[in-house]
Amino acid sequence: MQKSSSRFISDIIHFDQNEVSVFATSEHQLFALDCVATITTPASQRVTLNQKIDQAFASLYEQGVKDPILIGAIPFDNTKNSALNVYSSYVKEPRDAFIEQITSDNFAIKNKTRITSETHFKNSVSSALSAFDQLAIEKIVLSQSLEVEFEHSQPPLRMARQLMNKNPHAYTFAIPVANGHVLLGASPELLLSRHGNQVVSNPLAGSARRTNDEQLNSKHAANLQQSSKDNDEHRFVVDNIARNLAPHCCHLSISEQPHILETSSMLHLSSIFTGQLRQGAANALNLALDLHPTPAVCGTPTDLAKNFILENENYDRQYYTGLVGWMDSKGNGEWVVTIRCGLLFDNRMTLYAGAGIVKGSDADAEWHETESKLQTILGAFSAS
Ligand SMILES: C=C(O[C@@H]1C=C(C(=O)O)C=C[C@H]1O)C(=O)O
Repeated sequence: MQKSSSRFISDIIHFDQNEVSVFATSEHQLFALDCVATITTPASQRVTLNQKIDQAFASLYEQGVKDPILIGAIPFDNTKNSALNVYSSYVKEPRDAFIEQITSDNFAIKNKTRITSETHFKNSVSSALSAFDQLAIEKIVLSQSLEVEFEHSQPPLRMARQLMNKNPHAYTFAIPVANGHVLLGASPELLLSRHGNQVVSNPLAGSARRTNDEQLNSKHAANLQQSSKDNDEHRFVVDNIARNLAPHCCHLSISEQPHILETSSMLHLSSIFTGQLRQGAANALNLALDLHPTPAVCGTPTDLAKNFILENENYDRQYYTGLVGWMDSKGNGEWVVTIRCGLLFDNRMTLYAGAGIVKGSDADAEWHETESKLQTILGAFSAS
C-alpha cells in the first residue's frame, strides 16, 4: 500500500533501522518497512527465484495488499544468495534534502584497515595484462576493499540521509541484507529501469577523478572523451548491453557519442539506451539480470573475466558490483549497479571500488582511480 505522508522518514527513524529499505533517485525517494518476507534464492536459479517472487506477491494480494513491492540486492556472483525484501507498504515521494544537520563528529573514524593492499591490486593488474596476451580476454574489472571502523555504531538511515545530501544525483540505497548487515551506497549507474513498456539503461565506463577546480575538470572531461583506452573500455559495455537488451525490444536506441556524467568525486563516460519492450517482455528484475554482470563491473568475455576476478581478487565482493533496486508487482522497477557502496554492521563498514583494466592500462593510475572512487563514501562521512 502506498502511503502519502511526506514526514514518513521522521516516523520510520524510530523503527528498527535494520528492517527499513530505502532507495532514492534524483527524482523520488522510496521507503519501505513491514518486511513480510525475504527471498534468498540465488539469481542463477532463475525459475525458482521467479516462482518465489510470484508467490510472495500473490499471497499479499490474497491478504488485500494491492501494491506490494520488493526492494533488495543480488550479489555479483549470482550463484550466491539474493537478498530481496518483500514489503506490504511503502512511501514514494519527491526527493527532498533532509533538514537534519549531521556533523562529521557523527562519523568519526577510529581505524581503517586495508583488505586489499596496493601491491596485491597492482600485481593483479599485471596478471590481467598478461591474460590479455595469453587468453582471449579484452577487459577485466579489478577492485579493492577497505574496512572502516567508526567511533560509534552507525544508524543506517542517518548514513543514507548523509549520502543523499552529498550525492543529489545518485541512486542512494540502504538495504538490509544477510546477517544483520546493511548495504549502503550512492551509485551513479542505472543498469535498467522499466516503466510500462519503456526501458532505460545508462552504462558508465571510462573514468577520471573530479576535483574542486572546474577548469581542471573540463580538461579531464575532454581528455576522457578523446582517450582511446577509455573509449575501448566503454565500447565493450555498450556492445554487450546492446546485444543483451535488443532481443527484448521492438525499438532500441542509444545516444550517439558517450557524454560525461559527473558524480561527487568522479567523471565518467556515459551512454544512454532507451527502448520500447516487445509485448510480454520480462519484468524489470529479469531484464536487469539478463544484462548482469556487464563489462562495466566484470569484463569481456564475461565468463573468462568473472573467473579471473574470482581467482585473483583476495576477497569476496558479495553484493558489490551486483544489482540493487526495486520492483512492483506489475514488473516496473529500477535496478542500479551496486557500486560506490559499503556493507555496514554496527560501527564497521566494508567499502569497495574497482576499475576496468584493458590493454594499455597503467597499474598505478588504476589504483588511484579506485582510491578516488572510494571518496564517494569516505567523502560523504568526512567534514561537511
Ligand atoms: C567498478 C566500479 O565502477 C565501474 C567502473 C568504471 C570504470 O572502470 O571506468 C566506471 C564506472 C563503473 O561502471 C566502482 O566504482 O567500483
